[in-house]
Parts: sequence; C-alpha cells; structure tokens
Amino acid sequence: MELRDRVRKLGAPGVEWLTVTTFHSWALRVVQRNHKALRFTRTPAVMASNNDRYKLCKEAIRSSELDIARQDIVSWMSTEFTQESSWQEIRATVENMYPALYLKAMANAASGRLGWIEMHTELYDALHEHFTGSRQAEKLGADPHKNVVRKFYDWLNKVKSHSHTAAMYAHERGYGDAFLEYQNILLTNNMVDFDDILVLAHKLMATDPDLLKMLQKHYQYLLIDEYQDSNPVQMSIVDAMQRQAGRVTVVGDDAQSIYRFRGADCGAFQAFQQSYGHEDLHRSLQVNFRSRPPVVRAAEAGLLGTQSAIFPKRLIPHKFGGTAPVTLYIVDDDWNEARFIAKQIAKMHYEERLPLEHMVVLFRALKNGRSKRLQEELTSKGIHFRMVKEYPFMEREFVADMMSFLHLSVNPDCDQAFSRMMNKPPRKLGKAAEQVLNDRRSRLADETGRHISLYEAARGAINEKDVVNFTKGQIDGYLDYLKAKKEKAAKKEAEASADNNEWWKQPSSPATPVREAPAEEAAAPAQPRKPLKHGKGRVANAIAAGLSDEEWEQDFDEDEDLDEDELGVRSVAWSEGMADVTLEELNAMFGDEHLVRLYRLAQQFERSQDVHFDMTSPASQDEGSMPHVNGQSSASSTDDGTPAVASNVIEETAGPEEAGKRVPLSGVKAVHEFMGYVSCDDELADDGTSDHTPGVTIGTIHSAKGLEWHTVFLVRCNEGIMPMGEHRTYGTEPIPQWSPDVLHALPPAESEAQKAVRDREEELRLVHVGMTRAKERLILTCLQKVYNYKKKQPEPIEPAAFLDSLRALDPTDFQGDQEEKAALT
Ligand SMILES: Nc1ncnc2c1ncn2[C@@H]1O[C@H](COP(=O)(O)OP(=O)(O)OP(=O)(O)O)[C@@H](O)[C@H]1O
Repeated sequence: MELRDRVRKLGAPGVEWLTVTTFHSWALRVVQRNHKALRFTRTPAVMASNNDRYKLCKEAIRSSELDIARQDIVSWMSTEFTQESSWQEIRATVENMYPALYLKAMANAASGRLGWIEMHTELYDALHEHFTGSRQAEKLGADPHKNVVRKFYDWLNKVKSHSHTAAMYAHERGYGDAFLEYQNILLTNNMVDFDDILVLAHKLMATDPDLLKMLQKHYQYLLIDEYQDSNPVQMSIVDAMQRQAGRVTVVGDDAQSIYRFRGADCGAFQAFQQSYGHEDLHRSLQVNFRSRPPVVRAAEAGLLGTQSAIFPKRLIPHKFGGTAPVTLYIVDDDWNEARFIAKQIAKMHYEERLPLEHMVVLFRALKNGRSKRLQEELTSKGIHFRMVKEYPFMEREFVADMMSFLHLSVNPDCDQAFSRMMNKPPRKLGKAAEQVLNDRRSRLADETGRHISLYEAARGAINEKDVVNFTKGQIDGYLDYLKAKKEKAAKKEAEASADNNEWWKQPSSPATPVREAPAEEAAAPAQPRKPLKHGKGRVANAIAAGLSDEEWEQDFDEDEDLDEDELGVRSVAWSEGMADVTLEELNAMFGDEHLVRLYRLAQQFERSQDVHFDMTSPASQDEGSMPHVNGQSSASSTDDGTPAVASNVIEETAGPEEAGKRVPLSGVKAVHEFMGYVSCDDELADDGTSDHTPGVTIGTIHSAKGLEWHTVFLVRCNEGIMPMGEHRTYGTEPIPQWSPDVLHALPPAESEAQKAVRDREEELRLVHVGMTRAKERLILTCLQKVYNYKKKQPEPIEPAAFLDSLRALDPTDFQGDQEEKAALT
C-alpha cells in the first residue's frame, strides 16, 4: 500500500499502467485464472483466517486417522531425549517415570524371551497403551485431539512457510498423512491456503510454458521492494519471469531481514547476484534521510557482531541539529516501566507539545497482555493510544463469517463455508440436521464414487424417508435463505448497473494530466470515471444482503460485552436494512468497526476505476496493445477521502466483437477478486480503521516495518525478551532448508549451532529495525526484574547483550543506565 501510494504520487504519465501489488495478490490472480490446470473445479477462494486453518487441521487429523498416541510418544520423546540418546538412557527414563509400565514391558519381553529389538517394541507398545489410556481419560474432560491438532498446526505452519508441499512428506506416517489430507480437503472445497498461493503460481509457471511466455512478455520490467523479506518461492517466481531478459531490480536492506520465521533469507541479495552475475550493477544506498545521527549510530552499534549481512555498509546520517542522545533507562520492573513511559509521553505531549501520533512504543511481541500495564497507565493519564494489528483483521469473528458468506454466494459447494454459516446467524440447525447431511453425503459418495459436498447432500435431503419433517424443514430453510440472499445481491447489482448505464462505454470527461501525456497514452481509448454510488456492485450488496437480517440481531444480543445502548442502535440497523446507509451511519450503528471496514472496502473496490491492465492468464492476452486505462489519474481518492483501490477490476468481454475491450468485473468474479484482494493485503484492511482519534501507537517491531515516528520507545531490552530466547522464537524442530529443487528433494537441515547463530542475528536485526523507526528521539528501557508466574515472585533478568555495544558509543550519542526513579519524579 505504501509503495502503491508513493508511486501514484509521482504522477508520472503512464503510472496507471503499472501493476503495483503484493506478491500474494498477484500470484492469487494467476492461480484463480488458471485454476483448472491445478485440478480445482471452481475458482478457488483463499482461506485467510488462522481459525479456519486450525479447524481444517482438526478435520485432517480426524480423517487421516492419525495415530494420536504415536504422535504423543514422538513428541514426548522429543522433549525428553535427543537424537543421540541411547536406548539404555530411554529405558532408564521410562523406568523412572513410569515404573509400572516399564515392569509390564519387561515382563512381556522376558516371558516371550524376546531380544533387544522386540523388547523395544514391547516398550513402545506399552508406551502406546499408556498414552492411549490417558487420552481416553482425557476424553471425559477435554478434547483428546487438542494437543495433537495444536502441534500439527504449528508444524504445518512451519513447513508451509518454507514452501514445502504435501508430496514431500508423502513417505512419512503421521503428519505426512494428515498433510495430504489437509491439501485434499482444500482441493475438493476449491480453497487455497494462504501459504499455497505462491507455490501453486510457481507450479503453473513451471508446467505451462504458454502461461510463462505470456507473463514474461507482459511483465517486462520487475521491481521488487523489500527483497530481503522474499522467500525462496518468490525468488523462483522472479527468476522464472526474468531468466532471459534479466530486467529486474530488487531493493531492500539485508540488515532489516526480519521474516526468517516465514522462510525469508537475509542472503537473498547474495543469491540474486549469483543468479544474475551483475556485480557491477549493485548500488549501495547508504545515506539515511530519516534519523538524527545518534539514532543512526545506535542502530548500527546494535548490529555489531552479526555476520550474515551480506553487503557491508556504513550508514551516513543526513539530518543534523537538535541531536538528543539515545537514552537507556534501567527500570525496576514492568510496572515501573509502564509508569515511566506514560510519564515521559505525558511530558512530551503536554510540555513539548509533541502530538501523540508522533510517538510509538515498540515491543518485541505483544502476546499475553504484555502491554496491559502500559495501557492502564496511559488511560489513567487520559492519553489516547491505538494498538497496531493486535488481532488481525481477517481473524475477527464477524469478518470471517462474512467472508464465508461471500464465499458461499459464489461456491455453495464449499463445506467449510457451508457448515460455518449453518448457524450464523442462529438458525438452530442442530446436531440432527448435521448428522443427516453427513450421513447422506457419505451414502451418496459411496454410490457415485465421487466427492459430495454438504450443499449437494442438503439439496435432496427433503426427499429422505427416514428423516423427521422438522429436520428436513430446517435444512430446506437454510437452502432457501442462501438462495434468497444471493438473488437479493444479484438483483441489487443489476439495478445499480442499470443506474450507471454502462458508464465505461461513455466518452471520457476531460481529466487534468499531471504532465503531458506521451503519444501512446493519448492514443489509448479513454474510459471515464463514474463511480458507483454507495458501492452498489455485487460485493457490497452481498455483504449488505447478508447483514440485513433480523437473525444477526440475536447474535449480537448474545454478545455480553455490549452495553444496552449499543445493542439498541444495532437492532435498529439490522431491522432497517443495510444497503443504503452511509458509512458514517454504519459506523454509528454497527459498533463493529471491522465489519464496517469490510463493507467500506467493498464499496471502494467497486467504485475504484483505476483499472490497470492485468495479464494473468493466456486467455486474457491482448497482443501488442497497451492497457485501456481511464483518462483520470489513479492517484485520486474516492469520495470519502480514502485512497482508491488499485484492484485490476477488469474482465474479458465474451463475444468476438467485444474482444480486447475490458469492462469492470461483476457478479461472482467480482466477489472472488474482492475476497482475494482483502485476504492478500492485510495492510489494506488494517489501515484507516474507524478509530481516528490521535493517539500514541503501541505495536510490535514487525508491525512497525516501513514506518517512522518522531519518538520511539523500544522497551524491555533484556536477554530472553528482546532479543528473544531461541526456543521461544523459532521452536526447536529443525526445518529443512529450501533449495531450487525444493519440490523434489529435501536438502539437509542446518545444524543446531548454525540455527542458534542465525536466530540470534535475526533478533539483532529486529532491534535494528525497531531503532531505525525513530526520526528524532530513541528511548530504550531495560528491566531489572521480571515476575515469575510459576514461582509467584519477581526474579532478576539480564540486560540485553547488545546494550554493551551502545555503551561504547560517544556520550553525545548514547546515555546509558539512566535511573528511572529520577525520571519518575
Ligand atoms: N532524498 C531525500 N531527501 C530528504 N528526505 C528523504 C529523501 N529520501 C527519503 N527521505 C525521507 O527519509 C525517510 C525514509 O525514507 P524511505 O521510507 O523511502 O526509506 P526506506 O529505505 O524505505 O526506509 P525503511 O526501509 O527503513 O523503512 C522518509 O521520511 C523520507 O521522507
């Protein structure tokens, strides 16, 4: 988004023709428009929510009949033992921990006069029985699959972040089977997991030479920003696109590579140079325009000791004057830290008149209420704050519901969406109805020998003899509901379309060019801009249709966190219907800013006419011609002041007489495009939330990437917190490294020692990123004690080792070990 806006602001002629997009968003379009080659039967939708992914893991584990007890043993053994542990050691531990079980195994082994191997089998079987037994006991209280699902989910995230595919684990029992099942469920439901998008696009490019040729021809120049965060599949896509032409420029900073956990590699630039061999074309951008010299020097000092940065560089500060040194405050504990920061913020705001939005407090991680004390302190001083990405947009319950609803409107055969919406809003479709659908589905699948969706099973359920009428009625009611919603959205879209009278075919209204247009631009057929009123296309109407439903009201009624006033306005909103209210009215009525945001994004999406040409399937190739762009600069904003959406809202027209012309997407294609669009660009969904009150930002370093503030507080510079301990950061399981042959073979994993060094360096780079967000002032804090919740007492904690490098700086640049007590008075 940031780059997109900057590019637009350039106002250069032809800038509208640029495709400015995230990797995922672009790759998704490639996948969606060529989905048949990937064995999807319909255009796939993205499964963006982690909750949905977790549910799918659960389903995959159940249907792959994963031996849960075996997984328990494996994970128990991996916490207790290492690869080098001998059987003697294992036996001794089992004897110690489970004496009865051990005796039983040994007795079995002895009575059968078994050898070593068999005895180990006995031991394994005894352990298996033991874990199965405890699972059965657990069943009474908790979900027996919970631990395994959690572990499988974590494992899957890791291997997918390294772009590993199910085929690579096909030979493995356990997780390998569940992985295959997981992918199978996605395929039959026409869904793609967020992590699969790039792999699938790469696969298409590798297997379809026509597609690759078309892409290479169309996208002749590539510029990749933040290249240090690219993962190996992204690198391969770039490589495939530009192998011959080599017209690719990559920009970034290897010292700011902070997405190792997602498979990024700070050696990306080195690999790039090796691929293209243009060492002479490397340009070092060393001047730092953002920060005052003390900040630049502290940020550099923090990196001392890292070896992985490929290009040695010395940052040259450009801004001088008004140089406050970077300051480190030693605080007693997190409570004192919160008091100290709140007091400093209040002082800067009230005495120095520094606007609150110019300050940020950055944590290494924000889980488990780490900023709670700070929030309380700020609140008690009347200081407004905003949390950044505390909880991702796509994870919001109502947003995920609405995305399911949208998905169902274009693909009723998606079981995930179908069952999610069965009771959203509450329709009281109970277990009986679910059972009927599942039984019917299994029976039909057996009879026909193919996959049957829940929707398909529901359609004939009314004719089932053995099912009670009440249940049949419920199922039929649900089908009617879905049909009615879909029809309502389509009808409203048709009305809106008639209102707008095919505006894209009308002659252009004169636009003011920023600079003189080049010849090709002048020759391009102009398309006028006539935005849809209130976003009356299919997407916004589908959302509105989904919401204008008195049953949702009940859902909110059950939300105990809402006070009565809020409930009152919401009820009015639902019963009045949503389609024609303005955003402000919506905001006032909803209370749920995220759902409003989704609706607003749909409106922007449909109004946006900064149609830049997009070529993602051979079918849409328009030989030799330049894209048809509208005559108006796409740098403009939409009516409500929000930036217009660069959405590639185009589709091929059907008949040969229309060939080459492009019209805005409508109907189901628009819904698909919109869903992919919001799922693949979380910044889009996050920026411009309805909370516009100026406030201090509280966020994580990851969320601050690319941004800047006047004053930055970088808090808890302690060993184990910032930098984080290796176990907490990246887990202990070694994940094999990727290689160009990733789809065929697994190269050896890095050693534990190598991994520890690389994890540590990643942490230091994170600290560097945090520091370089400060334009004028950087304040660090370091705790002396942390509270140990297990022991219920405070314990001393080590300061971060990187602080030593800062202490070696000149006092005009860095003042360390300031007493927080002085600052608190
Ligand atoms: N030539 C320039 N003259 C003055 N200021 C500049 C210049 N170029 C960039 N800046 C300012 O420097 C700051 C950083 O610029 P920019 O965000 O482009 O850098 P970056 O390398 O992308 O940063 P990072 O990747 O660390 O977030 C911004 O405030 C920008 O306005």
